[in-house]
Amino acid sequence: AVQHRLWPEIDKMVKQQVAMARMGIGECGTGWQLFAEDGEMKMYRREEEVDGMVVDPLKAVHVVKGITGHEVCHYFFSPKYRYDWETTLEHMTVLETISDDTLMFLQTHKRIWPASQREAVFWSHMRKLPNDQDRDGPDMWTVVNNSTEDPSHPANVGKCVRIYLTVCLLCQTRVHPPKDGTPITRDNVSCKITYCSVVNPGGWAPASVLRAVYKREYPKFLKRFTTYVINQTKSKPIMF
Ligand SMILES: O=S(=O)(CCO)c1ccc(-c2ccc(C3CCCC3)c([C@H]3C[C@H]3c3ccccn3)c2)cc1
Repeated sequence: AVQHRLWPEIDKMVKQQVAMARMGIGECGTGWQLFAEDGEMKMYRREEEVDGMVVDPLKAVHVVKGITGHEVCHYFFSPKYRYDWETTLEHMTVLETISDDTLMFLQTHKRIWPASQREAVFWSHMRKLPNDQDRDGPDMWTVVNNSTEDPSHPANVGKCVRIYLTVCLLCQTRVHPPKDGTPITRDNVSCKITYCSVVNPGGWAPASVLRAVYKREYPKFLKRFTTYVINQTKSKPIMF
């Protein structure tokens, strides 16, 4: 099949983001602060500014029982579920279906006073990754979202300020087979989730407001999303 113009960028970005997501917090350089903790979920951020704008990188690690990496990535990637779990979303459009595992989105997020409303244009790619560490271990799944230009949707022409984001959701399924050899149930699976994101707000917004928004919204977002996947999958066959 003919390669899509974005494919080389997507492939390079996915490999780069997954390599970074797999690194432990200690290896990710210094300056990470644990800013939220809820049971198994630990959320870190680093305070960074670009041209006076807050672009704090975020890294969250979480372990959730009863769901698999494929399921987590499936519900994160598919547009049809997004309004159910992404509470700050005002509008979402699929601008282009690049392939069955690669979409281009336009999203507007609810305005956060006093900042002006934001929008994002990004490609989103879902991929299963060979578990190169442990050959017979379960595979890993990832979704990478990365802002891109779209000639038919130039930045900052309307009322919305264009943000620039790079997001990586990396999921590693763990299976604990029952001792008595009975079939695997949801009690025997769990998923280690690593969520990394860097968001450039695109235009000036008060650092204190942005940091307060991230501190409030990111823990809420990950908790709500993982709870959503648990509820959507509990009565369905396991998707490995
Ligand atoms: O993981 S995703 O790809 C899932 C697809 O939706 C993702 C996550 C988060 C965002 C995002 C981008 C910018 C903002 C801010 C920046 C200045 C003003 C709006 C916020 C604010 C709304 C807050 C927020 C933070 C964390 C989670 C959700 N909501 C969120 C975009 C995409």
